[in-house]
Amino acid sequence: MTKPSLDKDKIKFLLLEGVHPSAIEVLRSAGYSQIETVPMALQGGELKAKIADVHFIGIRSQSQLTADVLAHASRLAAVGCFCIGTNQVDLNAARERGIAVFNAPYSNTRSVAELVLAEAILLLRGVPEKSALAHRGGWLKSAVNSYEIRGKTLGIIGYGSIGTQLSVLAEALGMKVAFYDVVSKLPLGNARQVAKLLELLAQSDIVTLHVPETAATQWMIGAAEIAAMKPGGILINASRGTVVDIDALAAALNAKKLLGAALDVFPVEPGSNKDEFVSPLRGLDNVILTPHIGGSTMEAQANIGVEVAEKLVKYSDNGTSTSSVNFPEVALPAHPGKHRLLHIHRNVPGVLADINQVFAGNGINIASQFLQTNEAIGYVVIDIDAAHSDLALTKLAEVPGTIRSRVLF
Ligand SMILES: NC(=O)c1ccc[n+]([C@@H]2O[C@H](COP(=O)([O-])OP(=O)(O)OC[C@H]3O[C@@H](n4cnc5c(N)ncnc54)[C@H](O)[C@@H]3O)[C@@H](O)[C@H]2O)c1
Ligand SMILES: O=C(O)CC[C@@H](O)C(=O)O
Repeated sequence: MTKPSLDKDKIKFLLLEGVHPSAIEVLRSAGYSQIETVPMALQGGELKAKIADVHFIGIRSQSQLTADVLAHASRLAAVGCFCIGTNQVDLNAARERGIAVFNAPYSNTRSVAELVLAEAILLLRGVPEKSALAHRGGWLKSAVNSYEIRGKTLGIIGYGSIGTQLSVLAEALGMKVAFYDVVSKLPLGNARQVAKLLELLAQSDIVTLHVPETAATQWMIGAAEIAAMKPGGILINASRGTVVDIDALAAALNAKKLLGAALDVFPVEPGSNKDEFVSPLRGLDNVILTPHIGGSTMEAQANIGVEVAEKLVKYSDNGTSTSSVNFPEVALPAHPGKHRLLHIHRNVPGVLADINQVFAGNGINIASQFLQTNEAIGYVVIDIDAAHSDLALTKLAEVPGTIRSRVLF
């Protein structure tokens, strides 16, 4: 697919799921005016129709950009995930279509860590249950099953950006921290890494999950893992809904094996605030249920809006793909007076030679060039004299292995 350059006022952005207005401010001040916003996720035919017409799409966690949906995105240059998780996008399908995907890997980590810590404190005091009873006219003044958080062991599964932040905050409150991660990690403070998941579960008073959604984390907490937890333990999941077997958790809570739980994410989540939330955990007073709002604070959303919009602007303005989650990272400084061409191709031997032959064979001088590859694709940015860009673009499209090529400016 070969594309000539587009004026900024023709480049269309679609922002779904109530992306924060800070993103619109960034896009407008960069000169982009065609920005459509939708407060919720779109699905099926509606999503396919909308995505077919835009050059950039911004989503959060609810819009499913599957291979089927992306097959309709013939103009799409990039996806901005205005969140941390990117599991809702088929990253390989996007890459094979030459669509770069960006996210905000750090902007809401503090918000999640604060929520988890608050939930741990409330659950250890039985507050959700006592509060629910009070709302129904009950009065449960009792210290039974109420504990201080000080001295308790917090077991963190997934010691990444959120897990480490939580580790520091928990130690500041006097907790002991243990963690399990598939990668060897430098423990912060006095935290210690535990080699086996079942060992961590057996040692922890509170277990909290901070892993991404992958094949390995799918249903990683099921009946056997819950059975390995301490009697009276607490389970918190603010990672992804596919990580915990909810039926097994409901059974353990009903059997009083666990003291309580807090869930922010679910295997099936309503697509909008108007849809019904259905779960076997509904009605259990010792369970805190929140609608996937771990990262939903004004601070985090405003920061995410700026961070991801800036990445989209840089990619659109000069082809910079730094920190893309599925693309080779290229950042070529602007070269005044030159035209910039982008070429995305399958990563097979000989493509760069063929590309350079286009220029050598047509007497076109390359002012600067930068190539990066990953296991599937190569991405090269080339600056040349303006006079030759139409010819170069036509010839570049004929290079075997080409996925996309276009003139940026
Ligand atoms: N509830 C929310 O609103 C919310 C907000 C932000 C992030 N999240 C979710 O939290 C997840 C974690 O976020 P993060 O920023 O800390 O990610 P991160 O990538 O910084 O850390 C994830 C950690 O999990 C580890 N890990 C991966 N697979 C594992 C496995 N099978 N077993 C044990 N450890 C494993 C990784 O090595 C890494 O250390 C995100 O992927 C996202 O899905 C949810
Ligand atoms: O804002 C969202 O919809 C998702 C937030 C969170 O799950 C993330 O991955 O950052």
